[in-house]
Amino acid sequence: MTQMTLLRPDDWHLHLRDGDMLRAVLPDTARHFGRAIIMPNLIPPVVTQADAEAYRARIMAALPEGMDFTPLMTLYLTEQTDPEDVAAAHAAGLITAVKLYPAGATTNSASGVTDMDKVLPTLEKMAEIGLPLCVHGEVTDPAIDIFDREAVFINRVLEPLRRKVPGLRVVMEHITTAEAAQYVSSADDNLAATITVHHLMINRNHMLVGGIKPHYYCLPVAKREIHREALVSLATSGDPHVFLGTDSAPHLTTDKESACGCAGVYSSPVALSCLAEVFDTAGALDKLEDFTSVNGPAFYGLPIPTKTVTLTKGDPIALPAPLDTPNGTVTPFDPGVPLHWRVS
Ligand SMILES: NC(=O)N[C@@H](CC(=O)O)C(=O)O
Ligand SMILES: [Zn+2]
Ligand SMILES: [Zn+2]
Repeated sequence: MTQMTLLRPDDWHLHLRDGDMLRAVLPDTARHFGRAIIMPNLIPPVVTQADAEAYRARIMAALPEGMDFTPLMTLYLTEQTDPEDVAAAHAAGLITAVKLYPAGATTNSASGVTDMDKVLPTLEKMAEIGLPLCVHGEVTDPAIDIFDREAVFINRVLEPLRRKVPGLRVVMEHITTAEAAQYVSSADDNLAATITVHHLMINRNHMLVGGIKPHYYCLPVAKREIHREALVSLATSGDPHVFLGTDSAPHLTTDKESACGCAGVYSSPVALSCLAEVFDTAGALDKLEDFTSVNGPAFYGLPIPTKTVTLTKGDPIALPAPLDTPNGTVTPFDPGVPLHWRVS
């Protein structure tokens, strides 16, 4: 196959940031994606209905004229979150999900949750109204090795939570392990998972062998090759509980290439070319559209896209140049292998 047309993809996990960065990165998403779940981990975070309304207006104001893109807003769950504010934001059609960050687990998660019991009233309300919870699934216990934090989270936090709040719909964001792949593929229809582009393409060797590659550093951190293989098997299986969330997370190049480098991979500009390469290599191009465009809206109860994008296979494409912002550049994801599919 040298050409394929897909229903226009959506991105079910995206960081757009704010201000100059928002204006710089938004076109890279809006060019290829119809909708995206917008992560609320700004400084300060998007906590209330009013915050989400204002943030959505800033995104729409930053969208270049003529581009067609719908941001799907989320609220950042804190121990002070008011269940009624969440319910009102949902009833108003403003939010599509609520995001759980264990406090300290990742970038801008300091206002997240330390004691799950404190957020139970909100979670119970969400179960009642059918509003999904998106989860950064890693424990923060310093005694747990960083490579084990996702697998431990499933047993210590996620499984007990799903037993305690049975109707709660949960999306395990950016899964990175065979354990998570196994957990989601054996669960009921209230559980789903997103997988990033970079976790389908790199393992921890790519990040650490032959010199440390800060642009491959993200959270959850890339794992062993056997885990990457489990993710590719799941993504290319057509399992309806699994869909694309790029977790494209721009940081300035200088903040990544640093003695204490930020976590996050900026993958939006190359996401579709990368995915086509992964699915092509796996002999599963026929499953790509389910992953990018069908399974996500089905889980969230949103309409399947009507527009399309066409990808064409040919000579390797040139990688995008670093993106300019008024404060410096952002370095796009380079998977380190030739990419043969271009979006036309
Ligand atoms: N994935 C990351 O490494 N970073 C994300 C936060 C997140 O999604 O955990 C960011 O906001 O930079
Ligand atoms: Zn995360
Ligand atoms: Zn993220």
